[in-house]
Amino acid sequence: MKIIAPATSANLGPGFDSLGIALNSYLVVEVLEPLENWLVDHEFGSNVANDRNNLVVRTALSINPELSPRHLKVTSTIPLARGLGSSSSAIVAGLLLANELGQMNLDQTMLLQLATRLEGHPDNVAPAVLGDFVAATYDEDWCDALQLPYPKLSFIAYIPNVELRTKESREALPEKFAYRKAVHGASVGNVYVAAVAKQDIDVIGRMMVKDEFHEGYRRKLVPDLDRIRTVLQHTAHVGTYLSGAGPTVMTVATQAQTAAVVAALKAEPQLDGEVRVMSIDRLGGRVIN
Ligand SMILES: Nc1ncnc2c1ncn2[C@@H]1O[C@H](COP(=O)(O)OP(=O)(O)O)[C@@H](O)[C@H]1O
Ligand SMILES: N[C@@H](CCOP(=O)(O)O)C(=O)O
Repeated sequence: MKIIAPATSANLGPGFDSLGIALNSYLVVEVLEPLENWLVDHEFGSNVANDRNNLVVRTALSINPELSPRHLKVTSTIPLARGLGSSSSAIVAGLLLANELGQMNLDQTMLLQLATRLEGHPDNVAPAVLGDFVAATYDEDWCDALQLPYPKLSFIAYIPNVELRTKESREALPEKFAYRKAVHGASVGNVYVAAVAKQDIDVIGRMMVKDEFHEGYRRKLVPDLDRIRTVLQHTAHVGTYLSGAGPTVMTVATQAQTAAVVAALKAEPQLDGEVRVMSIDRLGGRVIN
């Protein structure tokens, strides 16, 4: 049995802690033979546990402590702590693992509730469970999440060589926020979602760069956001935003615009990270028997 969970890009500009999309890099968990103790083969290095403390196993045991230990093989093309939802992919994979091994019959709604409670915000886990674009809200008790088909666009990730833990990036955010700014920020997010529903790429692009809630406060942690907006000033594209908590900077483009955006990013000497062209994963977390 294999469990697959996609990468996710959260916020999408103005949708802090609410909007996210599933993308085609994947965490794959292969479930192998029963063992005395949990063993997780992975290539993340010694900072990531390979026993019952591994996030995938810890998540599974948190909802089903009776699970019998297994040998797991984890492979992943989702870089850790880069703003592409690696922790959410591990949480969703762990829940699917417990659901399968423990025959728990949890449906997507329950998986979504459990995943959101564990991650603390729904914008990565919701698309990791459901696939595609998701608008979600969480009130510490229940998560409502609705999926919409996002227009078929490229997601061009600039992935820096450095990690930025989501926890650290959230510490840069303010405790309080001016009422008028909040009203404007919410209206931008509302129009963004309406533009997705209408498949209006022009409005999606204009709303994508009008975030009020987080990018301004994180600017000092992620100088590449402003740098890339400057680099792409004269290259046609839909919009650029900070992916999740960063440091990945995401540029959205039509298929026809993609090659020129990639070339412009690769030509900038200060951008020595990876440029990865990603597409939308429409399916979300899944199990292959
Ligand atoms: N597949 C995995 N297995 C175990 N731990 C993981 C896995 N993926 C992510 N993690 C844990 O989550 C941390 C990254 O989470 P976070 O800071 O939220 O960044 P991201 O934006 O990648 O989700 C990693 O440093 C690691 O501790
Ligand atoms: N809304 C969250 C999203 C974090 O996403 P991640 O991929 O960086 O974990 C935030 O912006 O803090």
